[in-house]
Amino acid sequence: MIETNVSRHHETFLQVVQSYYQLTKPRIIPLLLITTAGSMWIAAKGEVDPLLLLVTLTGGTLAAASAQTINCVYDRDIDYDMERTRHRPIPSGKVQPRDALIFAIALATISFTLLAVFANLLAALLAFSGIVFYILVYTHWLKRHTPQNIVVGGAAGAIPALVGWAAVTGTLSWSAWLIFAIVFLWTPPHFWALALMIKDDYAKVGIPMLPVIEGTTVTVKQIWYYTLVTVFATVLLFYPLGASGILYAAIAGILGGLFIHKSWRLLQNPEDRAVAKELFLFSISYMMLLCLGMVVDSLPVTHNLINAVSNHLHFIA
Ligand code: HEM
Ligand SMILES: CC(C)=CCC/C(C)=C/CC/C(C)=C/COP(=O)(O)OP(=O)(O)O
Repeated sequence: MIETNVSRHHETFLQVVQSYYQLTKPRIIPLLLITTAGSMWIAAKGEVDPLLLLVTLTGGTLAAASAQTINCVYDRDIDYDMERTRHRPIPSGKVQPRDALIFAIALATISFTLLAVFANLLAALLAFSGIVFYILVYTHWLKRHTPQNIVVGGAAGAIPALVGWAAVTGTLSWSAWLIFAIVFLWTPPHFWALALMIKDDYAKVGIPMLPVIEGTTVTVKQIWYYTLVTVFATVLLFYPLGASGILYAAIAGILGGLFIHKSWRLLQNPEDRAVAKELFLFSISYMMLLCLGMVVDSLPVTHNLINAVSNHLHFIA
């Protein structure tokens, strides 16, 4: 009897933990961390202090989790009405909005303290401003009012790249802002490809996402332009900034070619949801591999290898 009670209690506790975990929209966070890592490795010229890496990624995770949790509180009305989001912890009644808010404030406080004490104040302030921007500017001000919502809102998702750079150098540079710009410009193709697939859901709850307001043709054109500008921006990190080397340039070139190809296919087949889905899924791999490319390119071992190969080629020539 006692055993049954204990196991039931245990199960409930696990369910509570799981609900709070889900409030943080955890599936998005790893990619935010990969952009932070890409930025850190370039800033540190390939030699990142492991402790600083741990602190920055933990602080970034907690900040993003806090932002997403407050977003879940704010958007609980529309989340209840949309198929995709109905099962989130607040609309399904598993977590009370007040408790979620307390949880989010705790996450933000720990994030700020961790970054301020073990990284630096700039990194802490940037992460905090990411939360404020995502909630006030995106969730409150833009999301329900303009089809340009995610263009401006994308700046919040690009802030982790600045956090990474600031954590390493204590300041921001052109390269930091360029990585910020790459994530910022990538966000519209990433999100609008998905929005094309689920526009009926957004229309139902009156969220003015671009495909709902302007239609499919305008959206695929916009996706196309943003894709071209994103790929162009990725090249600038190699030339003229010189923050990344030839390996990164090759990776950015190949990934960029694929991104442009998939975006072109959508431009030719605006109504084909399977093509939109393919672009959405690819956008995630694209950003992941691009940032991993930044990391690998920056490593001293890569430089040594490339130098050895180029010396060898000179020798043969
Ligand atoms: C305003 C900007 C953005 C909007 C509106 C947006 C929106 C979305 C939405 C609605 C989903 C589907 C999630 C679901 O099915 O529950 C999604 C998926 C995803 N987003 Fe974004 N996103 C944005 C920016 C970003 C950024 C900056 C990143 C990371 C760098 C990111 C990474 C991801 C990932 C990794 C997924 C896939 C999650 C999964 O596997 O289910 N997103 N995004
Ligand atoms: C440094 C720091 C704290 C940065 C925060 C960045 C952050 C939380 C970016 C997330 C962007 C994102 C996935 C938005 C989802 O939009 P949505 O809320 O409209 O999606 P939904 O329709 O699934 O609710």
